[in-house]
Amino acid sequence: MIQQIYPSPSHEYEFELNKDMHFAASHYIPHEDAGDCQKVHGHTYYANITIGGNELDDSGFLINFKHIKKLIHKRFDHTLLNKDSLFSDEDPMKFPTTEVVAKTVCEIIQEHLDTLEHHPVCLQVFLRETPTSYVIYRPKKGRVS
Ligand SMILES: Nc1nc2c(c(=O)[nH]1)N=C([C@H](O)[C@H](O)COP(=O)(O)OP(=O)(O)OP(=O)(O)O)CN2
Ligand SMILES: [Zn+2]
Repeated sequence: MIQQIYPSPSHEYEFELNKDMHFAASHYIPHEDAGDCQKVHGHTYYANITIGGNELDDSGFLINFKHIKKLIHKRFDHTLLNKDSLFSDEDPMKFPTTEVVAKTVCEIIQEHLDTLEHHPVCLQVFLRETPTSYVIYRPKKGRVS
């Protein structure tokens, strides 16, 4: 939920940046345990992305807030997640569950951060799928991307 207070990851970076965004997407979970969620249905996902670092770029940014939004919103907004090449109906680790979508968001952002000389790091993705359900993904230290 936008403007909510989120749990913080522990870290020792001097700067911590947070970006909230939302996107509308549909999905289905291709497993019998998912019950009704095996049928295509939609959500407004609310994501909070946390990035840390010790150095800023030439603009004085850890990363431009707009770039974070673009990476995720442009890719997933108004899409059927199951059709995205990052997800699969065959491998449970690639079903578009809240857990896997949160991890995937973190990986997309880290892939971009890895191209920057000042080495910011995606520390946490908080992803709310419904008013009552959310997941927090934190990559293991030393194993970002
Ligand atoms: N661990 C997970 N469990 C479920 C996921 C998931 O991604 N990870 N997904 C679903 C469904 O896709 C569904 O969209 C969300 O289910 P749920 O939270 O049960 O939604 P409700 O609005 O029905 O929940 P209430 O308890 O009635 O508020 C299911 N499980
Ligand atoms: Zn769902």
